Amino acid sequence: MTVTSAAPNEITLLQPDDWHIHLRDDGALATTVPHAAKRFNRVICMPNLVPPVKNTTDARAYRERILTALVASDIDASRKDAFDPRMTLYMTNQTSANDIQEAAESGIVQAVKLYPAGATTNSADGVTDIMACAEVFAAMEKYNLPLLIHGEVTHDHVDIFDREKRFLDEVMNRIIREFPTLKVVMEHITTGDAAQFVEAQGSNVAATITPQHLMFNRNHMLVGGIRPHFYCLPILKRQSHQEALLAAATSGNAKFFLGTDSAPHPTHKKEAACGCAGCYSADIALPLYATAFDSVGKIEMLEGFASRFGAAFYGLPENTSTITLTRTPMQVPSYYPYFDGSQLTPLMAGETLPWSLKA
Ligand SMILES: NC(=O)N[C@@H](CC(=O)O)C(=O)O
Ligand SMILES: [Zn+2]
Ligand SMILES: [Zn+2]
Repeated sequence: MTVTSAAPNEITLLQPDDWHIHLRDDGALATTVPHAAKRFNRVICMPNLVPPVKNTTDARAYRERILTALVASDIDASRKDAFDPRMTLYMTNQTSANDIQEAAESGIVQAVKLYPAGATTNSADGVTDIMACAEVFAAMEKYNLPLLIHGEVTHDHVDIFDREKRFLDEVMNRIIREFPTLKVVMEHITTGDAAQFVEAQGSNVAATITPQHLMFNRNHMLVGGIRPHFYCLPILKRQSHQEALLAAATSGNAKFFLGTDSAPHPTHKKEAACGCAGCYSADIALPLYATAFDSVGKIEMLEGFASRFGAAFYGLPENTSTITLTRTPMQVPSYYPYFDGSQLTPLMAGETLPWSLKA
């Protein structure tokens, strides 16, 4: 006997949070803040501004700029009230144990971000010798401040497609061994190796996964023409890795949760001879994730991933309001107006998604 249960056409979830987003600064905030605030309650704001958010004073000032943009936006008052941007510090070679204590006691800094110098957009001020940061990691362990990692090695001789795997072997293993109770999030994982690595660790080690790494692989980016709007770091990998990430995200394992890595770059800087890395997805991320989960018949696993596991990892309460996604097609805008008269092209611009948010 075969039991067939039709996949649902509608799903209601607790309001999601985004545990990895780039809102940028100044003029960009008028676009990025309302997009994020319409969709998510808590968001963890990445600190890779120019110059970076290096200490609690910088974080407080950045948070104020975000809140000013929120107040000035025309989104519903209920969304303005619910939006809760949480800050991160950008770890440099100069970050001190004192900086960590101050951040932990501030109530507005949720985590510390580690960018190996040269690994990604605005990472030039990142850490050059990770193992020289022992004192800072020890302070984070002591004050229970999580470490968020862009996990790629940066040596010139390591192939771009191997940089995440090499980071697991060369760096992650040591950090976790030497700081066994440090809370660590491997951000935007892109390989089956990273998913397996995270699964094998204790509950203090987790990972975020982006919509693009669940929906696409490097063929989508490179076969039949080069598509710069799929270019982000860590770069899309082969299909078997995409499948492993989909399996991890939809498994119900609370170590894997939502982090869009929505990373705006103006269209003209992506469609260029040397295009910037980053996919912009904040506004459409939930229909994207729904499409990915539904593609493997696992739409019912979306709530844990999008709305519960991240809060549990950070020790925060669950949201109480809900959203509803329906199997009603939506067209992704071909662009959003961005600051200084530029445009912002979202992931899947102009395409139709099978899922949308119910108003
Ligand atoms: N993911 C990206 O490709 N880009 C991000 C930086 C990052 O998260 O690595 C950005 O800030 O543009
Ligand atoms: Zn990154
Ligand atoms: Zn990012």
